[in-house]
Amino acid sequence: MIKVEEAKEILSAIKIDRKIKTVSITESVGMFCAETIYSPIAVPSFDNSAMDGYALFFDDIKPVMEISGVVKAGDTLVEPLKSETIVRIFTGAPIPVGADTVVKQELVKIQDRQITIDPGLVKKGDFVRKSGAQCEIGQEVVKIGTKITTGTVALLASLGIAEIAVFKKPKVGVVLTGDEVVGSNEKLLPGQIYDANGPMLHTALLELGIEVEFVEKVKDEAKSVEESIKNLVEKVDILILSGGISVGDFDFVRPALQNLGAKELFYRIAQKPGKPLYAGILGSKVVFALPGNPSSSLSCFKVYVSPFIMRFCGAENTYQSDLKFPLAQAYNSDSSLTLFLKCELKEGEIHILSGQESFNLISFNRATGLVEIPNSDTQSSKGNLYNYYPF
Ligand SMILES: Nc1nc2c(c(=O)[nH]1)N[C@H]1C(S)=C(S)[C@@H](COP(=O)(O)OP(=O)(O)OC[C@H]3O[C@@H](n4cnc5c(N)ncnc54)[C@H](O)[C@@H]3O)O[C@H]1N2
Ligand code: MOO
Repeated sequence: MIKVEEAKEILSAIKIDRKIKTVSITESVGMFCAETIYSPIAVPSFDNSAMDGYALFFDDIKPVMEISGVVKAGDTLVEPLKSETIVRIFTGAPIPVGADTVVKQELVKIQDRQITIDPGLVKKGDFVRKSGAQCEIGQEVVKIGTKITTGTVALLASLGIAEIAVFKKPKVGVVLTGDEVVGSNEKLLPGQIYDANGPMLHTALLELGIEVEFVEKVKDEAKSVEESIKNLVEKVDILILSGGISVGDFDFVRPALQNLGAKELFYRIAQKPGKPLYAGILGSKVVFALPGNPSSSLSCFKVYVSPFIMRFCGAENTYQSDLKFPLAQAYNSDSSLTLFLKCELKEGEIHILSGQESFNLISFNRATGLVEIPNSDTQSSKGNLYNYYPF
């Protein structure tokens, strides 16, 4: 049995051969940039007005000035400012050559073609957005490895960039074991249960922006499990199995992976829930076998699988959790294992929920995330800071 941190280190060390593709910026949100982007233009590319008002040459300012023209946003041919006059200007319009200051219209009075200003209220350079104030030509604007947000898309669009190179997301598929498990469209017979893990893992993957290749059910027979893994692993980069990974007579997943020649990275972690978690490499593909209990499965997914998928997508340091919050109440553990407890984060404090059994999904519904209590902390005081894994 290995420790939580060792398992994370092993998964962090797996070499990933990321592929790159070009996508339109509107399709790129949530992906990771596979190139460093330098601005092809200065933005703004011309000095322009930040307000609706009047443009003037500051040194010429007088209490009464004559309006000699109008410039609006979109005007491409703008006359230079005539000496000692003022020009009507609108937000986003180019500042005429010779002007250096904008007076917002709330500060002036207009009569015919003349305006009255209090020069004491105006400073040189007011409301002029200078060319290059956002970025200069050739300036680095997005680093390789950046997760693209709506804000990144806005920035790229402002530079006239329509397509970028991103890391391809992994193809992921899910295989469910458990002859007792039936779909919600079937009538529940005695001894059967509804499939929680299929929809749960499917949505957990969708939440990460992964299009799931398949969610397949396999019979609890050694040959069927082996055949399914052998065929389905070909279709994906990461294969996730649910159930059948413990030590029962019908737990065929680990022997099947051994028969297929998978390289086992680890099996069994000193944690609760999710002790019998398995990770291995089959050919060039990564295989996770999650314990069948739904909350063990989801806990393992959040702590180990999700960061691996994000690494595959191009994120860095995904196993370093920097989200820590204080416990709202003291907590005593009688376990020698690291605990991942369902909890609610309220007003910056972690409230550990009742109903921590690994089959209990009522507490999972209420939980906002998991809190990690290391095995060393048998008596945790109120206020102790612990890693928090949000849902
Ligand atoms: N003798 C031992 N028995 C068990 C140990 C052990 O160390 N020694 N470990 C226990 C722990 S901890 C866990 S967790 C489970 C993991 O077992 P498996 O991964 O083999 O999972 P199954 O036996 O197939 O299922 C466990 C449990 O979960 C239910 N299940 C399975 N699939 C689904 C699904 N898709 N939706 C909803 N529920 C599902 C299944 O009916 C079982 O109740 O092993 C313990 N045993
Ligand atoms: O450790 Mo298992 O994951 O609770 O039931």
